[in-house]
Amino acid sequence: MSHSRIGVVGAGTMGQGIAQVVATSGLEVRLYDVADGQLSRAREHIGQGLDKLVAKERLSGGERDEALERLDTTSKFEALGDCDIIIEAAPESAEIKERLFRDLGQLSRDAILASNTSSLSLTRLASVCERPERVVGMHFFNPVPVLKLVEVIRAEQTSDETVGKVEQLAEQMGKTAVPIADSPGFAVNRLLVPMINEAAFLVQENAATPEAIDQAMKLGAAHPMGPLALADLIGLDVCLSIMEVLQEGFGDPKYRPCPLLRRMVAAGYLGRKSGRGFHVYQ
Ligand SMILES: NC(=O)c1ccc[n+]([C@@H]2O[C@H](COP(=O)([O-])OP(=O)(O)OC[C@H]3O[C@@H](n4cnc5c(N)ncnc54)[C@H](O)[C@@H]3O)[C@@H](O)[C@H]2O)c1
Repeated sequence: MSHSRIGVVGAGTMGQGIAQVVATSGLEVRLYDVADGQLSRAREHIGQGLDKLVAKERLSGGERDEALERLDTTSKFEALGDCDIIIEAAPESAEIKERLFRDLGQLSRDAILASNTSSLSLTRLASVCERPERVVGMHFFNPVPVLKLVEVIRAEQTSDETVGKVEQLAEQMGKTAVPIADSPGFAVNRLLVPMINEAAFLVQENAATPEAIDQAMKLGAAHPMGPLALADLIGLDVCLSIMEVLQEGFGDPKYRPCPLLRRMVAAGYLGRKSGRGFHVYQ
């Protein structure tokens, strides 16, 4: 089955990547944001992303132009009314997302409503929405055009039909869907971020330097990037908030955030985006 039009809510880092991949998959995409300036930036960034693919000969010039024609940007919420699947990539705030899901549920009776949330409960989001069986998680990874995984998260209320449709969409987008229950951190973050946290404990205990830890995991575990370089890329604030979600969600002390990680975030050492994290960036 093919979907005729996909809506994307939020034209930030993730929304741009999702919209780009939807457009290059041959589907119409409508990208909505509350901020007009963000929409023009998104169009520019998506154009640059497509140009890179043309330079790498992964896309022809004609295919780039066609993809851009399939991309519509809007700051009118009502314009999402004719979308078959709407993927929400607004900021990670329960208040913002719950309001959006309530409004989206009223705007369209039939659309599937997917959230790209990294940490919020899909079951809770579905509960504020009319016909909650059509609410599901589609957790993409950054950068969306590069990383192949989509965690498909099933809320308690999600129907089999909804899961089937988003799995088909993921496949059409060239992604691999991995099903997972609605549980804190889902699969990837629950495995990855405690490892990063443990690496921070190693630094705190002066057991090894960040350089040594990263080199050890690259050479000894065949990781393409060491855990602390990865933490710097993700953002130490994001890593800390995921540890807090795990600690709160499971109530298990094994998920306690490393005090050094907390101190670094408090100091504004957030990783690449602030120029300094476990490593220093020029
Ligand atoms: N950045 C990542 O690496 C990453 C990875 C996976 C999942 N996520 C999740 O994706 C979501 C988006 O993250 P991001 O990094 O793209 O955020 P971002 O801050 O880059 O973008 C959010 C966008 O949403 C817009 N927005 C704010 N309120 C809105 C509203 N009410 N309606 C529509 N748009 C609104 C903002 O103007 C902004 O353009 C979050 O839930 C985040 O947890 C992020």
